[in-house]
Amino acid sequence: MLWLALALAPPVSASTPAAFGDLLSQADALRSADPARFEVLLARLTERVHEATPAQRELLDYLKAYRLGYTGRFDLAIEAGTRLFETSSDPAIKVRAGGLVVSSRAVTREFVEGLVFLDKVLALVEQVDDAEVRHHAWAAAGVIHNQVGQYAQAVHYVELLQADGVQGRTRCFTGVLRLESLGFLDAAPEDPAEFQSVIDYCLSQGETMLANFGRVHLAAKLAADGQVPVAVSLLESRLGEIEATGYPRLLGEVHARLARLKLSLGWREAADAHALRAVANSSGIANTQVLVQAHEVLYENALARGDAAATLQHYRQYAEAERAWLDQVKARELAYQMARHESLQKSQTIELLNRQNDVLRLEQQVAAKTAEANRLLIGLLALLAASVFYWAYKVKRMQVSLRTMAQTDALTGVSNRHHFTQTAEALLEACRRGGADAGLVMLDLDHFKAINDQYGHAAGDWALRQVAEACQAACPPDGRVGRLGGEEFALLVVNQDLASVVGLARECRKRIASIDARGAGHAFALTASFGVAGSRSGGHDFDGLLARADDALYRAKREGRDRVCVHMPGSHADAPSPASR
Ligand SMILES: Nc1nc2c(ncn2[C@@H]2O[C@H](COP(=O)(O)OP(=O)(O)OP(=O)(O)O)[C@@H](O)[C@H]2O)c(=O)[nH]1
Repeated sequence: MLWLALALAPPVSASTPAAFGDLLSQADALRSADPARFEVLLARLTERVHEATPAQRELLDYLKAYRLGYTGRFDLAIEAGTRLFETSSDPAIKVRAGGLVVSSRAVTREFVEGLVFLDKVLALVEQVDDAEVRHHAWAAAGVIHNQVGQYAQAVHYVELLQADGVQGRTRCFTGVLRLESLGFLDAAPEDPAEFQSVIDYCLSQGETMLANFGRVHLAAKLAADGQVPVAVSLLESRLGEIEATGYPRLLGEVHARLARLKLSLGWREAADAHALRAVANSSGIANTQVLVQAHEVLYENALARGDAAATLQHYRQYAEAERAWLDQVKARELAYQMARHESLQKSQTIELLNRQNDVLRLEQQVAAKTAEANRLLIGLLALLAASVFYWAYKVKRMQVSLRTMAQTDALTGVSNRHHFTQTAEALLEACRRGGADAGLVMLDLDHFKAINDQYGHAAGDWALRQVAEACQAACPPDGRVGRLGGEEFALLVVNQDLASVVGLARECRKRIASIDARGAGHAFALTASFGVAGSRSGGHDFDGLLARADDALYRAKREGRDRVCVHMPGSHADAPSPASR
């Protein structure tokens, strides 16, 4: 019955127009129904393998692996199926190849490997669109669980198949598998009609052998319900047909069942005959329950006959078969537990790795967020610093501009009186400390009122700017020019003797006298009177120096204007000094 499960593997449609694809589809479709034709097609396909697309080549590989299993070379089928499972990227091919491996492992009783592989196959099932391929995986799961005595699990997979609307051979096979598994669970369906519908469906699909397995389970149910004669006649009516199949497992099952049924009816000789047939058919099948049942019947009959030697012999065989069967039950249970343990370990390892991955991912996210926050913080700080610098710069500029405004005469751009006084005092103090000479030139425009009156204030302003400019141009770099008020200016000169300061005053006088008012559209002449005082005659005190220069200036005015007068000690309590141009 096991290898029949492999035959359930569904055909997969090979969608290529080429003849190769058609042949491949044919081979796939009839691989279990017509093994001889399948062999022929497989040989032809192998010759023309160069025509195959990669997908077709994989399908051909699968069919070859299937053929290995079909012809009993399970180790090779497992090897080929495993290779295909590992290399293919097509979930449908993977599931088919994996199903083949699982079913073959069930046949070779490598249950641990089969169950572990089954987990890999089942993990792919949801990716498969083809329902038949999916059914194949579930059917393989049902078979191997039935084989390891996990009947509830087997029933679970069968019911999955039924809920998914399984049809054809798979529906027949899994229907029988369910009856068998429920029988082992002592949970056989109450209604014999349920057995009959499985049998009828299998017959409608031409699955006579499976229908007869169904009848064996129905017979067991009838016997349990006390209808032993009905059960016997059910099996006997099909005995010829069953014998004709020559399938030892089915024959063993049927004869063992008939032996037990007939013994319960007291038909000892017939029971013996069936038991012997059951033993004969089970000779190649180790550790089966059929042998236990058959030897039990033989032993009970020998005991009833009072044949001590035969009783002993059959009892020994019965005990041996039962021990072997129980050993197998234990071995299967152990295999199942080992497989579950291995799967659990794998899934725990995967879970652990997933957790580690989660932690790593979270760490990366945290690092990324921290970096982002740092970037943001740096950006904010940079912005803050920039705005602090900007405002500091603005404030500084404003301070500078306010200070300049406070120190500068708005009309002429030279120092105003207050600033000039401060600067001059500082410079004079430095000269005094350094023992250097300094001098002060004061100048006042001549008859300026007349210019204002005659040409207007704008012309007067223009004239004042020209005068300031002329004085600035003549003043040495370490000197200072200031507007003392109205049309009165002053120049402070440091580190120079009186003669140089007088020279500077004369230079200024010349420059002012040469200002050409026609540039401003007027025709007036500009002159100024100058008073000069030096530090050597009266000290470095600014007020004293200013008073002395003013005194000389007053004298220049008095003496006719447009001239330079130097303060001489003695004039204005000091002696008068000569005027000069
Ligand atoms: N345009 C203009 N005129 C000014 C300014 N400051 C003072 N003045 C004028 O300067 C003139 C000074 O006149 P006065 O003090 O009589 O002196 P002056 O006419 O130059 O005569 P002397 O100094 O004696 O030669 C006045 O008419 C003031 O109004 C100014 O900023 N702009």
